[in-house]
Amino acid sequence: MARHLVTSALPYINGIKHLGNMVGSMLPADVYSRYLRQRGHDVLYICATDEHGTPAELAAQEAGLPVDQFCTQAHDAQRAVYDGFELAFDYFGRSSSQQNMEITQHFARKLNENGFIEERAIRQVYSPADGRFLPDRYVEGTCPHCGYDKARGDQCENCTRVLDPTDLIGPRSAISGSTELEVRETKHLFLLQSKLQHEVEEWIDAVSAEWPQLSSSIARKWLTEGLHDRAITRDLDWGVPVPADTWPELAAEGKVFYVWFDAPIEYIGATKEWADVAPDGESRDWKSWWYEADDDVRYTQFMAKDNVPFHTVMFPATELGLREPWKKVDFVKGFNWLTYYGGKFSTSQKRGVFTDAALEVLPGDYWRYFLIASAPESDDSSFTWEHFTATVNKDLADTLGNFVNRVLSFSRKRFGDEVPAGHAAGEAEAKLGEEIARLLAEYEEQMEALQFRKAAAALRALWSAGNSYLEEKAPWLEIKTDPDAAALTLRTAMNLIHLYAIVSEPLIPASAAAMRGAFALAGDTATWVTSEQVKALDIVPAGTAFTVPPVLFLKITEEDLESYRARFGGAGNA
Ligand SMILES: Nc1ncnc2c1ncn2[C@@H]1O[C@H](COP(=O)(O)OP(=O)(O)OP(=O)(O)O)[C@@H](O)[C@H]1O
Ligand SMILES: [Zn+2]
Repeated sequence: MARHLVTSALPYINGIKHLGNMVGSMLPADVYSRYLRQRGHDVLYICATDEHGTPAELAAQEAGLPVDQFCTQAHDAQRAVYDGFELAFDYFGRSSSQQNMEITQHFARKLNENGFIEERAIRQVYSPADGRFLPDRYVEGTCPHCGYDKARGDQCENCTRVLDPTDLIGPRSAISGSTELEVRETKHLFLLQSKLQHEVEEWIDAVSAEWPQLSSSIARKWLTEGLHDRAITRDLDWGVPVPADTWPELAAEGKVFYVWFDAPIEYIGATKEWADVAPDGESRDWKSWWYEADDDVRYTQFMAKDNVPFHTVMFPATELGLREPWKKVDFVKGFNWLTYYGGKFSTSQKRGVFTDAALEVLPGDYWRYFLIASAPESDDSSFTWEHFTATVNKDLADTLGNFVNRVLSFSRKRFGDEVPAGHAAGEAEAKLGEEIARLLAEYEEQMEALQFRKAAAALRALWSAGNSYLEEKAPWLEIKTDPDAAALTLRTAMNLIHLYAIVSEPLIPASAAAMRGAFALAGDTATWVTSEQVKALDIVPAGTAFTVPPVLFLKITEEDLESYRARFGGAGNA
């Protein structure tokens, strides 16, 4: 048994997430955590909403709510959707928590003591009409390089050049449109990442050998471009305050830490939140997961490629600068993009399928399976309703669901409500056992390697093997000449259903519970199966009472498909 710490990139608070966010961070983390728990490991899966920053303030303004109230509501709304997706977080916290504030302030003080923070005066755009300093991306204007007239103050989307807001020609506020902008001098804290470049490089060399290429190549690219000192504070009302004991002047001016500084620290903050809400009698030692935990805890992070630099380079730089033994990541699982018909999912343009709407259409398991089976691992992958429909109908309805229903209904009709006995297992069952054991080993190997598409393919192959066995034995024919032969086939198939219930749980937990619940098996607490059990296929003995669960997966019809296309926009919308 090992201790596994798992985190997924924090979903930002400003709205309900889309399917891209789901498959690029939380869902694979949940699948992996469930798998590890089933294999008997001690797992802590932590996530939280990322609540600070200007977009949260603006979203609150739009909703007509104070920002803290807005965040509470938005957190609860996201949480409800994640419950619908059966994301089994050990804790789902909030980056605006007291715990995160304390740890963030502690980190800043330590970095300061160690000479990695410096106060610098910078010139920043202030908008009197908005009554605030404008973060770079909220200043718009014409790009001095290519003339694009909607360039943002941090970058020109058209020519991709990195910009400073003061580079823009004819700058205006992206919030109010006001062009009466002033440049004011204001003091901020800078994290001297340039001083940590060498240490980060050494750390990456030591740790990244087994990372997916996507993660390590992004990290290397950032290091090659060089780590720059970055401002880690902002003039905002909403954020972790700069501690007054260390920076009285900045604290008095109301400066807060910039969201990219406090967000990754919330992985630790949320772990403390988890410990602080321990029920009576349960002790939760948050620090043992994070402090002096290098030899004892394996830490895996999940995120899509835009978040990789923060997790592989910038947050490790922060941690290295602390000169305290905080746990650093061991494995960074990075994802490419899920696209919607080849185009971008967009929260701001409400383009694509959002997680709340997805659950209105079909239950979580349908989405979980589809998203994992087509996860954007080696490349971007495209969501289309046509692909989704084909996958659900073929794999879930025809291959798995139909098998379960057919076997249980037929057996009940012919042999009643208990698993029938029949002949002893013969050659076909021995061959099946070998095949299942081989496929299960493949599934385990892909899960351990965090190769989610391949793991889903191995699971699908396990389901298919059951169908092939059933077709070959054809109990509906056997019953006519040798009922004991049909009974053996059905008993073996029912053992497959029970095995599917166990091994499919990481991907489709609700359906797995329904399959397992079909059998009244005393003391059925097994979380995984040994290869001996697989080969014998006899965990469910003759005489076990069973019920036929409702149809596990409904097929998506042509009319359903039409209605989804009409509701969400299909190819024509791309
Ligand atoms: N299309 C996508 N495919 C895969 N992962 C994505 C996609 N879009 C965002 N992510 C990931 O989702 C996680 C949560 O992202 P976050 O809430 O910060 O939204 P975001 O990155 O601003 O995305 P968007 O603006 O599209 O909502 C991050 O790990 C991010 O990398
Ligand atoms: Zn440009």
